[in-house]
Amino acid sequence: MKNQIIIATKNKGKVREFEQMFANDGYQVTSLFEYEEIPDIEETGKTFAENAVLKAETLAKALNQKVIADDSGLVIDALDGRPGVYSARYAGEEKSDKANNEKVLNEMKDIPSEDRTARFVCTIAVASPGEPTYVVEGTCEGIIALEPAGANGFGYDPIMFLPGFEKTMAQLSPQEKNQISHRARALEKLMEQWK
Ligand SMILES: O=c1[nH]c(=O)c2ncn([C@@H]3O[C@H](COP(=O)(O)OP(=O)(O)OP(=O)(O)O)[C@@H](O)[C@H]3O)c2[nH]1
Ligand SMILES: [Mg+2]
Repeated sequence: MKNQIIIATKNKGKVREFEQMFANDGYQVTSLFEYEEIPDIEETGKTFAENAVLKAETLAKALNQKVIADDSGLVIDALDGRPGVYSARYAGEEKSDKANNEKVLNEMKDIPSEDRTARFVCTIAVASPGEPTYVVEGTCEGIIALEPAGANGFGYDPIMFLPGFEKTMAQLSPQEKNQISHRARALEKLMEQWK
């Protein structure tokens, strides 16, 4: 039987990427979509780490099992770090990727290319009953594009331009994204500590 890994997320894009990345290590991914009875976990933290810990510890306690959680987002220098921890709900609680991207592009419309620097941050927390929770983090640097391009990935991927590839994150194949993304880098660190 494959090892199971439970992820405290309701984000289909994250689930897909974790499934692809964990498949290499022989893990089978389970998410909150398989635990409909668990109520939504409110993200009250001010940092990615606080929210990741909150999500991981809440689910670990509810299931009495080891779980991981991912809190992630886009940090834009010209916007003083916004959308940051509010990335999912930046344009409203309905969590629309399209509306979020439009809001960012609108706020950035007068910002010149050299000042459009940004990074994706992914913080993963691991919580197990009776053990200390730990946290790892990965980042991926880029530039906010002038308009969306590409159909892969999720979230802000269409407006995150990666100078090294001359493409947006949404123009990368899933395999390419999973080699260089903030989530891939966080997962690499996680695997070094995994027990
Ligand atoms: O273009 C992107 N490529 C990515 O790889 C990526 N990773 C995160 N994000 C954005 O940041 C929010 C996370 O917020 P978040 O960590 O609270 O997750 P979420 O609320 O969507 O699901 P959950 O895991 O909390 O259930 C997401 O919704 C996205 O808007 C990304 N955007
Ligand atoms: Mg969330």
